[in-house]
Amino acid sequence: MAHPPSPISPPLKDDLDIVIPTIRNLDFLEMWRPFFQAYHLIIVQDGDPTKTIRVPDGFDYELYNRNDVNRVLGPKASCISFKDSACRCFGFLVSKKKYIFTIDDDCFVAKDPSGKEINALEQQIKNLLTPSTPFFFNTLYDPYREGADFVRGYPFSFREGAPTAISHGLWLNIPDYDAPTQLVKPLERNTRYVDAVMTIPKGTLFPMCGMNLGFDRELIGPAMYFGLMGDGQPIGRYDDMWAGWCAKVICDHLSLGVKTGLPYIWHSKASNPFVNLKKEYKGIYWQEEIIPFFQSVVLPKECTTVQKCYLELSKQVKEKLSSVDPYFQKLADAMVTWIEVWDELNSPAQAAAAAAAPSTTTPVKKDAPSPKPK
Ligand SMILES: O=c1ccn([C@@H]2O[C@H](COP(=O)(O)OP(=O)(O)O[C@H]3O[C@@H](CO)[C@H](O)[C@H]3O)[C@@H](O)[C@H]2O)c(=O)[nH]1
Ligand SMILES: [Mn+2]
Repeated sequence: MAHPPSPISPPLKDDLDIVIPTIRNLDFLEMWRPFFQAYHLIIVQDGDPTKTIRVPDGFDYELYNRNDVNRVLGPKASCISFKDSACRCFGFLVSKKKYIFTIDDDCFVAKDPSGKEINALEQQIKNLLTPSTPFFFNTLYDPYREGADFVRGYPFSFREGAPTAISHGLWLNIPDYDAPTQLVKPLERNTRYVDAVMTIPKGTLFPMCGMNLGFDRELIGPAMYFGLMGDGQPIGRYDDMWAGWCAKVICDHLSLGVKTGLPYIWHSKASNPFVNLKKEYKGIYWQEEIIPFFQSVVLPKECTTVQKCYLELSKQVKEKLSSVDPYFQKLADAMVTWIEVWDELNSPAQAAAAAAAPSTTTPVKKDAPSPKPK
């Protein structure tokens, strides 16, 4: 008798964590259940740690609040932002998986023009598992997609492409606009579905949004630090931007690729533009000096790992951006602290311990690994 086909295991089921920063109950997961339930979630609860975050039944997750961050990192917890979505990078830190997908809790399942629900995670994984083309632009977009290829004149020596480190998804409905743009266009909604995935060319920066983002932790994880934002900081809502600029410069140096385009999510909540303006106004004029800085960064050839690149970057931030504002001295120091905790929590010994740890199937709030004492 023919055996029924075995159920196909979801791609990267055991190699990918979904990281969600939140200050809300996570009812949004109900809509994502068909796509997310097979994966492990890392929930980073921001704000008041005494508040209970409701997670729908049936999801396998670990949840960390501010008390957990302080317990795991001790004094070095100072590098993890409080009261800003930047806290999500703590989830990147404690994950033990090769891939990360991070999504905001006001992002829902979007529909493509045919009305079909978009499995954003599936597309993010496809983007990450296929090469990028940072060295020569393919005018028919992603040449590795079904029904596309490299166009005439594309050098064959470049067609192997580069490993993809980051996959930047987009948003229907509420676009990720800055506060001034939100203020002058309060009713603007993004209804344009563009069926394309593109590699951002080498040498070009881009505004990375953390709402719908995938990346390869092993290729670029140490660079995905979302900076010092929110409580006690002079700036907010530049967490993902900072990480994107640092990561892109390092990807260019290490010949790694960054893609943008599909998948779309449905961004449902327009945050308050006046509150946003207060958070981001310094970033709006600082970035006129920050961008030329990143465009001029040269990383020495001795920087052969992400950590070495990142530490070199932090030195240059301190040297060249402190004149913009003393905040950048603090940020440069926090970048060093981030690499310290990254290496403490992601050393080979930690990896061996994590591999030996019993797996569980019911949602528990697991104690995060405590770093080895120095
Ligand atoms: O203090 C906070 C505020 C929010 N969060 C969680 O972070 C994400 C994003 O929050 P929200 O959707 O309210 O903010 P937006 O203005 O729409 O988007 C910003 O978030 C970043 C992109 O991801 C970027 O800075 C802006 O685009 C939600 O999951 C909140 O629950 C938080 O953890 N702490
Ligand atoms: Mn939002």
